[in-house]
Amino acid sequence: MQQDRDIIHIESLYKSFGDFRVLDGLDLTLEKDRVNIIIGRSGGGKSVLIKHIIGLLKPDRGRILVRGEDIVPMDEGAMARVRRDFGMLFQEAALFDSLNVHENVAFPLHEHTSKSYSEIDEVVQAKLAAVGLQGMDKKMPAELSGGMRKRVGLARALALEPKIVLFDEPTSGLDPVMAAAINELIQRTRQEFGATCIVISHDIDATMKIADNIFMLYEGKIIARGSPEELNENTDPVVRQFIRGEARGPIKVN
Ligand SMILES: Nc1ncnc2c1ncn2[C@@H]1O[C@H](COP(=O)(O)OP(=O)(O)OP(=O)(O)O)[C@@H](O)[C@H]1O
Repeated sequence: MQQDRDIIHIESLYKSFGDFRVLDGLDLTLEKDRVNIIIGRSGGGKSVLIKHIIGLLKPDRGRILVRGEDIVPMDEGAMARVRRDFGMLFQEAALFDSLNVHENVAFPLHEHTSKSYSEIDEVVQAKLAAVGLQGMDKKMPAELSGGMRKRVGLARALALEPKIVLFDEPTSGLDPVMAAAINELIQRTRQEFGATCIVISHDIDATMKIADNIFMLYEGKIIARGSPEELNENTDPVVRQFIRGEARGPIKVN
């Protein structure tokens, strides 16, 4: 493993729920300072994979190295330390409904740092400005649109300046303009904050525009990886069908 370049390195990962095998000897290497996008069918195991990367699930077998350290044998205390490197934008943004925008973004700073209130305010203002939400401090989550909620979620995910930001279907349920704004923010997250981005996406067009590296998960394994150009030229019928969004082909609709 090239520790300087590879931020996540997964070897032979297996995970079953009962008799149902979701991950089937999956290998995956994610490079630092890149927008890495994982694509694959609904129910194919993308969220299960992400949960392994942040230690919310333990595999049946396999190794998961985060910045060179195997997290599989780690206990919760050690895992909490590793998780400090991660920011996470969940599908539904997962804001605290009883806290306003400022309080939501400030939350991890109160939890994990000894910064003063004024230092925290400075960080919150900077992150809200970065996601285009200046002056929205006092709004409650219920008053915000889906896209604004996602942006607050991203501001909160960036609050602790994580090295890795995970985005679980960041544009689902958004109109095309808002989706484009979020996609631009993902690219800026890498460029301006120097964070490695790991994105789960169903949006092939956007993936082709913003990814540095694309990984296709299918039947428990990564069956294709490469730049958007490389994926476009991939001749595997499964990959072609998925990328082109065709109903007919080896992938069966069930
Ligand atoms: N804790 C669990 N217990 C049992 N089965 C689970 C559990 N978590 C996930 N699964 C199953 O594992 C499979 C993969 O789920 P996962 O949520 O990772 O899919 P996904 O690729 O993220 O799908 P989507 O794109 O629709 O979000 C599904 O069949 C799901 O029902």
